[in-house]
Amino acid sequence: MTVGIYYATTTGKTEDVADRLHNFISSAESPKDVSDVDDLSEFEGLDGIICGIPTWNTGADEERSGTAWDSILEDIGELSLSGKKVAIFGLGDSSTYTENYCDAMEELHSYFKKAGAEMVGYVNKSSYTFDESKSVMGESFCGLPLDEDSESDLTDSRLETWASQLKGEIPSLG
Ligand SMILES: Cc1cc2nc3c(=O)[nH]c(=O)nc-3n(C[C@H](O)[C@H](O)[C@H](O)COP(=O)(O)O)c2cc1C
Repeated sequence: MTVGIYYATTTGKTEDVADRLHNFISSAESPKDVSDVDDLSEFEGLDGIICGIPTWNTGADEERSGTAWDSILEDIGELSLSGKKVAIFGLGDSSTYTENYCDAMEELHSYFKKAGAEMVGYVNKSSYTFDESKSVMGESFCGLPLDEDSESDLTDSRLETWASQLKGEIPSLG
């Protein structure tokens, strides 16, 4: 009954946030850089997967992250993840990149969904200030957006609230 936390990062913020999230859900495995995963079938051995992804390729339709996630998206889509719970958190900048806030979350979300995973960890968009995001579905983001550039004072409370939500949605975390 294991839940893994995986991240990719360019300047270290997503790694830092993954560690801080782990403090709130210590029953999950320690965060792992996804570029250190040799064989993606590792995901099939888990009950739940929590993924951290920043957005760098502003406005791109594909490979929005600009990190190691981009090169494994197609492979993730080929996995068999039915019965697995998957949650995504995204790092972005809602002020400077307000037209593309945390766009990369949605791309990762779509490939995990293609693999049959049950997507959890959605967050209502009403407490965020931004113009556009590909990661909005209806009234919610398809994961937890975080902004260490312009709203870092909100990150810890957002993480704590999300961790409680995930404990309800991913039974193996309880
Ligand atoms: C050149 C550049 C492009 C960026 N593009 C976006 C973007 O399109 N959307 C967004 O929300 N954030 C964007 N960001 C902000 C980063 O996603 C943010 O700084 C994030 O915390 C970086 O995470 P990392 O340190 O884990 O790589 C951009 C930052 C830079 C410097």
